[in-house]
Amino acid sequence: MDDGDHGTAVRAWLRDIEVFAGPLPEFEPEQAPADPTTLFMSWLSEAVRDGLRDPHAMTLSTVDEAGDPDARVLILKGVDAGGWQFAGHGFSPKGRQLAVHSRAALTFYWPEHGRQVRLRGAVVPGSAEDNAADFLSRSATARAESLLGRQSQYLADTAERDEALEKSLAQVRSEPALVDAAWTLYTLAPAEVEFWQAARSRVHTRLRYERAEQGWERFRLWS
Ligand SMILES: Cc1cc2nc3c(=O)[nH]c(=O)nc-3n(C[C@H](O)[C@H](O)[C@H](O)COP(=O)(O)O)c2cc1C
Repeated sequence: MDDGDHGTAVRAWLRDIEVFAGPLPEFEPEQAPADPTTLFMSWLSEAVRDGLRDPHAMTLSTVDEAGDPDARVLILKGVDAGGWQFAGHGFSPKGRQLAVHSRAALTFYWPEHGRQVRLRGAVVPGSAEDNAADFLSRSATARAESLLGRQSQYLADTAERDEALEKSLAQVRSEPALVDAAWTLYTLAPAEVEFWQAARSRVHTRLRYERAEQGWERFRLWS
């Protein structure tokens, strides 16, 4: 098969994969609450209720110093009046990117419900106390790895990694209150939050909340 045939076959194969297989929930934007947090919590609760896998996983998108985009999946750590929370190492690529450019996007996708939520806004690091509390809530191995501070660096030798991890784990076990000062609980305070509901008809429903001087404005969007 030459490259052209292969490309054609791959396109046909991808086209035949079903998307939004349904059944899908209804979304009535007219009935949407005034605050996007309320709607987000109800969509997340429905994802949890229906047993969707990793319902609290989301994509964090950032930009690096050169303005190039980057993205990775993280776990949602909390939602409160301040915004949506996630945690990571301050010296990791995402941590360094956020230190330089403190704006980001979060994207949730719940395939079985055909639902996407997109948020954009400013990101602020947590207080030393909040960062420490989040760090100490993690497993001993996760804390040991974090203390090595080498996330996303080239791994040349797994034996060296295993030895370093073993030492770090021993330290975590002997000093259970030890905190990695670079571990950070970030909060993204959204300037906009968009809810997207797929429909089998392909006439999808979109509703965007934009932060106003007081509260939120709501806009329907073309799909
Ligand atoms: C489902 C899932 C959850 C994850 N949760 C986290 C998380 O909460 N914090 C984190 O730092 N990395 C998490 N990761 C790993 C990140 O995707 C990423 O590999 C890592 O943070 C390094 O990213 P960076 O090089 O952009 O800093 C998770 C990965 C997956 C697939």
